[in-house]
Amino acid sequence: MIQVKNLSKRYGERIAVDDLSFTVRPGVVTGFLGPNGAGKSTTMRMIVGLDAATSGTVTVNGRRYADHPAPLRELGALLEAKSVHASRSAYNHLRVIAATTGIPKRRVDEVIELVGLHQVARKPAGAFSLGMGQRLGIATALLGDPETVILDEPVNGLDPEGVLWIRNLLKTLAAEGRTVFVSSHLMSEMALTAEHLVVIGRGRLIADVPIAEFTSRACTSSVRVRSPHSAALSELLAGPDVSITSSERGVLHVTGLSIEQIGERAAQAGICLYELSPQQASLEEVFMDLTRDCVEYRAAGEAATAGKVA
Ligand SMILES: Nc1ncnc2c1ncn2[C@@H]1O[C@H](COP(=O)(O)OP(=O)(O)OP(=O)(O)O)[C@@H](O)[C@H]1O
Repeated sequence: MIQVKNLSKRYGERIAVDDLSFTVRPGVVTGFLGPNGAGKSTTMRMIVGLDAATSGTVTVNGRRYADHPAPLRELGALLEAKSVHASRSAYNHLRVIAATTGIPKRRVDEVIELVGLHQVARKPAGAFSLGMGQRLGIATALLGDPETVILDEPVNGLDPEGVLWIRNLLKTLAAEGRTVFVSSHLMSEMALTAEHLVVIGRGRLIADVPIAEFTSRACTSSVRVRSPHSAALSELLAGPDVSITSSERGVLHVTGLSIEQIGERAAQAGICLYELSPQQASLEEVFMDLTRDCVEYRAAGEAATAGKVA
């Protein structure tokens, strides 16, 4: 379990993380989502003590990470900064870490097998592809058989097979009862992997919700109605729980009434309809709506697609 309480990080004038509080629980994959520059990596570095918090606290399984007698058994991390000797083999890289942290040699073989690097484990890690490097990073994170795992953008730059592999691995680790915390700037990726979401923007908490809640927000659908008598139709459909907007001539977007209700009322009033179609927001659109004001880097004229920062 990871508990973040009123955590803040300031770099000079810039506030990277701003009074953030949330808890990451065991047994489910928790996605840590936010646009580029939202403060995800900074938060993750503070979890493992690589960055000192300006204020607030963060504990891993009840204690500060550095205060655990065997930290690698508590938490394994894949962070963005790579620290593998280019000339050292994957096997030797893992052996050195295991030897200096009291982890048995057989665990090195186990994690190499687990991440599928057995065929290249004796080759220099400097020649590894991005995907192989990510697998080695994950092997390193899992070396201590930790209760808690954090991974910063693990699918970045991976091919579809690698992405699928990581998704399944994370779900398996969570099903084993571990705490799994994984960052991404892609809602679509998190929708396929996580059961719970912590969303931040400009260092602040925006949402801490089960993924199902996001999905239900996406399901709040509207109905697009096209009619040559849209003004009369709008008057006819108006009501206390009905919202009607119009973005183009002759087209209404109606929420609060079903397709059937709109069709029947129009028919009773003799109003001709050219189109009556359900509209559903995608998860990506819900995420973009939530983070619209928090996107740090945006090209001129890109306001309409703010949040789409992949
Ligand atoms: N060492 C540093 N010195 C100064 N500013 C920093 C430093 N590290 C991060 N920042 C700033 O803090 C903010 C948060 O950065 P961070 O890397 O944590 O965001 P992120 O959500 O992980 O984004 P990304 O997905 O782009 O990595 C950004 O504005 C970044 O420029």
